[in-house]
Amino acid sequence: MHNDIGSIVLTEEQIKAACQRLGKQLTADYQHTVPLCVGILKGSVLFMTDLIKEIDTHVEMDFMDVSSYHGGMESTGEVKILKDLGTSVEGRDVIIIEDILETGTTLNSIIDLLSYRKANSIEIVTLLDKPSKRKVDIQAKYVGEKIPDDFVVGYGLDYQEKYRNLPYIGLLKEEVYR
Ligand SMILES: O=P(O)(O)OC[C@H]1O[C@H](OP(=O)(O)OP(=O)(O)O)[C@H](O)[C@@H]1O
Ligand code: HPA
Repeated sequence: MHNDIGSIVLTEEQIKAACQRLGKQLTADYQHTVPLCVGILKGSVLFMTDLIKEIDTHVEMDFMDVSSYHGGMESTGEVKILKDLGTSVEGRDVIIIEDILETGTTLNSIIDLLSYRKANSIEIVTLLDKPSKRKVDIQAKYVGEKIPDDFVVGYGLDYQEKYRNLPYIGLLKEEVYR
């Protein structure tokens, strides 16, 4: 598996430092409320478990699974809910946790839905942000790292469902795509 990686984009140490920094910010910003952390499956699972351990105040957690990509590496712009929340968001302060923000299509649809369900506030935490790919005007308040427009894998992010269990984030060698 590691042999398929051509270069590393974020090391384990850099990911840990990003989780600590974001955890501190969230701890300070959510002192007076118990936010509902919503992890977007499946990519955010590794980031969410590390991030919430760095938040030093009460939080609750739930998950949603939506699909925006159908095969390949490009977004089709369609979003389908595969698994919904088990918790009501009405009146709640929601923190959406994502592994990567690209076109913004996925988060835009989720935010629309949670707003319709009367969440009190909705903020986004994303480990990675690819601003150059944005199609929808959406910004994350909490960003781990801005990266260029390259397809990355690892630490939750997959290529054809593989590489999610890499402890770091990297670029695949060209030959892996062939
Ligand atoms: O900003 P966007 O262009 O919408 O792209 C970002 C979304 O794409 C990926 O999810 P994916 O649908 O690949 O599911 P996965 O997390 O299960 O791999 C990623 O985890 C984000 O949810
Ligand atoms: O760069 C990426 N890698 C893996 N999955 C993704 N989903 C959106 N962008 C990416």
